[in-house]
Amino acid sequence: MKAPHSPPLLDFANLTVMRGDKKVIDSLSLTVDAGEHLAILGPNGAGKSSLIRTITREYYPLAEEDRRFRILGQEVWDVSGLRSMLGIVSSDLQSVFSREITGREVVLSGFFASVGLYHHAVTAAMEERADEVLGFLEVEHLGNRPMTEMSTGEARRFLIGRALVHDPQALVLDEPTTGLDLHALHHFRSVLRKIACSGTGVIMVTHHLHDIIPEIARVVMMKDGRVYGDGPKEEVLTDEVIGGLFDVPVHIREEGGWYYATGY
Ligand SMILES: Nc1ncnc2c1ncn2[C@@H]1O[C@H](COP(=O)(O)OP(=O)(O)OP(=O)(O)O)[C@@H](O)[C@H]1O
Repeated sequence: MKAPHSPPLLDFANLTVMRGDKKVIDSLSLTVDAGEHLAILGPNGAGKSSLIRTITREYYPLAEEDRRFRILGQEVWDVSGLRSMLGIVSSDLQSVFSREITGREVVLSGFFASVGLYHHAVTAAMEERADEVLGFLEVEHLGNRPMTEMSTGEARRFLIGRALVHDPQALVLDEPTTGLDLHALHHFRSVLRKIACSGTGVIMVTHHLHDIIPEIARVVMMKDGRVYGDGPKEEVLTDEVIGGLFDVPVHIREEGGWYYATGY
């Protein structure tokens, strides 16, 4: 949980990121408190993945004078320092890990930011933490199975485990439900809710309203590299706002804390 007076987890102002001659992030300002859960919602090409890549230092924001790019109050984090603050499950991670590595090795590789284990010195404390994470995610029984022999949903749980080994302040998930069937989706949601309730912040990038677990109270909407809207989900998940975000007539329905879009 957030300590009193602790700096925001993310504190960005006037962030602009160029790819070629396109502004993939355009003067974006966003503040996220430690322990806060939010969804970043937007259509294809809105700049959501570019924002995640900026946070992970794959993309660099322009050094404009009025720019603020702080993580936990500090302007510059080296990538290894960043890893213990934010556990990132990017959308391309699953393909990177489609090889003969066991689930447990995937989780342990989180300590080294590697793809599998080679000559890495795994300590007893790391083994212990990996077992704790596997238990928390309820995947101990799959720990020795190679990733190539797992379903998409099973493999994704190990990638989440890899991101959790450092006990980060927040878990950042980019399109985490892509390719999951109803059963896997059900399991994924319950794991994510458990993570959110454990005090780890959940920041989820998605296209889908039904990915927004009840614990997520805030929705930041992105369109054309900018923040299109930001607020409590009850206020922003409306026919009008979501229709404008995706440029489509839509009807939003709430049921038991979950939101659904129909009629598009
Ligand atoms: N290297 C690049 N050069 C030019 N344009 C780029 C480059 N990389 C990304 N873009 C463009 O930047 C925009 C934002 O892309 P990004 O992948 O961040 O969007 P997104 O919201 O994650 O989309 P999706 O939901 O489809 O994953 C897109 O219009 C994309 O075509």
